[in-house]
Amino acid sequence: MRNFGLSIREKSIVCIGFMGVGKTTVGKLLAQKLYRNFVDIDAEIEKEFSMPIPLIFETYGEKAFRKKEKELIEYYSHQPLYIISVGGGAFLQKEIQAMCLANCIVLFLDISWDSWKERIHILSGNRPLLQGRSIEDIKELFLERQSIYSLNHSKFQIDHFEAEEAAEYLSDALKLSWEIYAPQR
Ligand SMILES: Nc1ncnc2c1ncn2[C@@H]1O[C@H](COP(=O)(O)OP(=O)(O)O)[C@@H](O)[C@H]1O
Ligand SMILES: O=C(O)C1=C[C@@H](OP(=O)(O)O)[C@@H](O)[C@H](O)C1
Ligand SMILES: [Mg+2]
Repeated sequence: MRNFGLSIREKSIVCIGFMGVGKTTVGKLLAQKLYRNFVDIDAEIEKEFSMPIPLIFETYGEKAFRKKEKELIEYYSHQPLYIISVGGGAFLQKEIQAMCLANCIVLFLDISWDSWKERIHILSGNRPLLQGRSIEDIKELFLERQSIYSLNHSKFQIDHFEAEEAAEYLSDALKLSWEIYAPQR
């Protein structure tokens, strides 16, 4: 189903940002607050391949992972009223950037490098792109990736928030923008 004519209130919301900033966790909470459907693209990819992401990379390669990532985002970006959490590498593909920016509201969830490195111990296990890399290499990747995340409709700095607070912050900001741009009265 194409979403021609969707109003700003109906458009799906896409959460982008570097691995570990909280797209999956905060996205799910945001969906509850806004009474929307939630989809995590990585979880859908795992379902399609019936295996966890590190095994997909190992067995089929990153290219196959990216192909499935694009197919799924193409589908969900045309659905109304979703909160869509994508993987941190999704915006490497120009077609994905274009689809999301044209059809959805794209939110960049950001945290500083100093905050991010505090989280590394909980992240590296199931993120193949972090495995076997030095902290300096990861910092380089973190900085390099900022340019793709700069393609967004709104950026939220969520360093100092618990996940629940971050979701509240996003939800309040979205409701306010809907009131300004598409008041219901
Ligand atoms: N606001 C937050 N504060 C502290 N830890 C968080 C926060 N948001 C997420 N986390 C934790 O960081 C890890 C990565 O979160 P996740 O939602 O999977 O990030 P992403 O989807 O961006 O890779 C998880 O263990 C999660 O519990
Ligand atoms: O940044 C990336 O290239 C990736 C990020 C991961 O998602 P999260 O950003 O949710 O960790 C996952 O899609 C995969 O490991 C590749
Ligand atoms: Mg995630």
